[in-house]
Amino acid sequence: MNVLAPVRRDRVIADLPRCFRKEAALHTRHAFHPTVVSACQEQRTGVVGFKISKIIVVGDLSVGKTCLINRFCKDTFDKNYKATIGVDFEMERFEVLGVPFSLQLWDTAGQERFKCIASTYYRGAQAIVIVFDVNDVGSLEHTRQWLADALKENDPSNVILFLVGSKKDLSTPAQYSLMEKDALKVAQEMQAEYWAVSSLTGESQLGGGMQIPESARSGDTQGGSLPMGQGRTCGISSSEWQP
Ligand SMILES: Nc1nc2c(ncn2[C@@H]2O[C@H](COP(=O)(O)OP(=O)(O)OP(=O)(O)O)[C@@H](O)[C@H]2O)c(=O)[nH]1
Repeated sequence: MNVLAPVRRDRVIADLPRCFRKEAALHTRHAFHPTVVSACQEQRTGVVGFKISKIIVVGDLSVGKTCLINRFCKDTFDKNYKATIGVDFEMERFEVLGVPFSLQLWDTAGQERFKCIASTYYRGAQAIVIVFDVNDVGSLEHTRQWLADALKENDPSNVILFLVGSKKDLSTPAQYSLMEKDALKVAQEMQAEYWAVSSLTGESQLGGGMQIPESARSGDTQGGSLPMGQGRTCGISSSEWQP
């Protein structure tokens, strides 16, 4: 007997969402790869390993990681800062081309004193979201170190990366476009997809398409599935699978 509630309407994915910037995108297609479509049609979930995906969200303290996840999962925003101690965890269910899967979102602490605890949860991620504040150049510079730390616990060839600029509502268009040049450069260097969002206003959708890493294709036990989703406000992406 199926005791799970139906998947929310905005978690039913039929197309790939558009990217934020073509210059730093994981893909620019709008349709799923035909192999994905036919695999899903045949409901070969066991073979392609559509089960669960782990996403870790890292970045400096107070850049807005928790708010980003709360906007995505609960469509809420809290203006009061409460530091994450260690890690927090959210789970979201999706349906992609008729195939169910779940997304585990790991919100990690940005504060130096909790970094040690948080980093023990980095392992086995299919996607890494590195967050910086678009109004704080220092936090953009630190994204390289956050990525390096996260990759120490993961296979770089098997994770997909997102560089996400937060708090876009606090910058003027002129300030933002000045900063964006540097952010795009960093994203290209990392081979990450770039997004700029505001968790306060809900502007932009986070994620513009993820490719399933090797572990997911083979049904690896470390999560092994399809990292995707499309939120009302800052959803974590849809997937393009290229076997
Ligand atoms: N204006 C504005 N404020 C934001 C936004 N996102 C987050 N904030 C504020 O920034 C502060 C920090 O947000 P958090 O989401 O707690 O930051 P964090 O990165 O999770 O912080 P740590 O848990 O310490 O790592 C809070 O006061 C939020 O209300 C945004 O998009 N716009």
